[in-house]
Amino acid sequence: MCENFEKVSEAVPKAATSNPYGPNPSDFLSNVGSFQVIESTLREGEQFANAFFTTEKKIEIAKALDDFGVDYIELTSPVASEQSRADCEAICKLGLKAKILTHIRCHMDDAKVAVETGVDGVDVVIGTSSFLRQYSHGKDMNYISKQAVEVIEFVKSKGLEIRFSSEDSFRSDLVDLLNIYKTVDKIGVNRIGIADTVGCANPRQVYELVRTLKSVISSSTEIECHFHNDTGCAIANAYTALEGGAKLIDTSVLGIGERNGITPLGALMARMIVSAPEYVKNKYKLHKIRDIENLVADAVQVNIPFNNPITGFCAFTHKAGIHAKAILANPSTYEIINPNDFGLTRYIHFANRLTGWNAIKSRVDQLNLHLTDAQCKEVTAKIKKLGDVRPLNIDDVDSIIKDFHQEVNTPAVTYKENANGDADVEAISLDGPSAKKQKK
Ligand SMILES: CC(=O)SCCNC(=O)CCNC(=O)[C@H](O)C(C)(C)COP(=O)(O)OP(=O)(O)OC[C@H]1O[C@@H](n2cnc3c(N)ncnc32)[C@H](O)[C@@H]1OP(=O)(O)O
Ligand SMILES: O=C(O)CCC(=O)C(=O)O
Ligand SMILES: [Mg+2]
Repeated sequence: MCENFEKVSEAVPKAATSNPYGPNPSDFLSNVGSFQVIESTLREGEQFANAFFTTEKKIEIAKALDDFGVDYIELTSPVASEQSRADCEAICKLGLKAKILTHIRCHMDDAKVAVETGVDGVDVVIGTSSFLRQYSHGKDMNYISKQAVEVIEFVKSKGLEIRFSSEDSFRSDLVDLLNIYKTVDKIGVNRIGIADTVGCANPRQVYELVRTLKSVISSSTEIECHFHNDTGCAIANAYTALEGGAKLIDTSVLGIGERNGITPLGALMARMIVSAPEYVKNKYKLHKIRDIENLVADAVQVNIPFNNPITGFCAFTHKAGIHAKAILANPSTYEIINPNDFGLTRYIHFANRLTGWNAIKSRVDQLNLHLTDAQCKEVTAKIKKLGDVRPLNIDDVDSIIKDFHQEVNTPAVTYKENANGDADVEAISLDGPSAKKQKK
């Protein structure tokens, strides 16, 4: 056993073993350190309730995603509307580094239009759960299988990449799934997709399904995953899919899509930079994420959520005194992600009653004032006292600090009466905030 363990350790790159949050070193199927992104803001994202993208906006978004470094950009089906087809063609002509895909039903009518648009590949989907077979397209597994083979062979004959996906995979019968995937794998596809269309899957189920699929498809066929966020598992599911051996994750900017959407691009980056820092930093222009999110948020008229990973307004704000002290000493104490990697900065919130003297001392330093530790503690008590009465802002705190500073730096003068009955200065001292009060 020891011998095997040593062999495993030797085969694992140093970077992977030195990061405790990185890929499990004994897991050779994991793609955590080599994942790819299929960015679907211009397909799934267009299905978001508020989305209406003009051609110009689609081009702007596609260019921004390309610049960011996504591997694929997925576009709405060209059969959705005349403008959808024209936009697809226009984006294909941009000559982006990212490969351009379009997303179609498993039907020859759609496939024939898709292959004429100039895309690099076609993503084909058909529902396999009993819900979708009964209430959506009404086809049985035999029909689906035949249809899939025809569409796949046609797309391949045009020299394009092809992906086949089962919609609602996690509510589909496992035997049906394995059979259809084995069928399409046998004729050859670049990727197979699994889709948690209703957001019902949990990370353990995802891991198990990916592992099972890995064991029945050829090693050259990659697994792509699409996770909806109805139960808040979209990011965790994406991560465990990669751990299980999936290679590609569908994302959209801010997670926009049907209902409450899918795995968000920015949040996936947050998850992955922790697990595979060098890979993520080298591959993606992380400092662009804020601009991309603002671009899309603006286009679909939403705000960036306050608790958004990375770009939420308080994502790198530290408030409670215990946190602030430790952060000032070493940011890694309470930060797993370095905001600088995303071109952002951290902020220490000191205008509140949970603040501590270390945070106040840091503010005093920022104001270029000089107070002893004891004085900082005294002024912190004043800030807490006011913070118990009402919310504070920075000006409140700065005023308290400045007043206190002035008070302790105002010389205390004591007087004595002279022969004429007038007051003469007896002594001047600078020994604390109560000094002024010594004046007789
Ligand atoms: C889970 C997902 O997000 S899948 C992607 C969803 N994307 C889209 O729907 C793209 C936008 N859609 C559209 O513009 C339209 O729905 C179109 C052009 C695709 C089809 O429009 P219509 O012909 O008017 O049909 P409608 O939208 O009412 O119903 C869907 C049709 O597709 C069929 N269908 C649904 N899924 C599939 C599938 N995966 N493969 C083949 N056919 C399918 C249904 O049977 C139904 O056809 P029918 O009316 O002949 O029974
Ligand atoms: O094509 C796919 O894999 C996913 C389609 C989709 O958007 C979904 O099932 O939610
Ligand atoms: Mg979807």
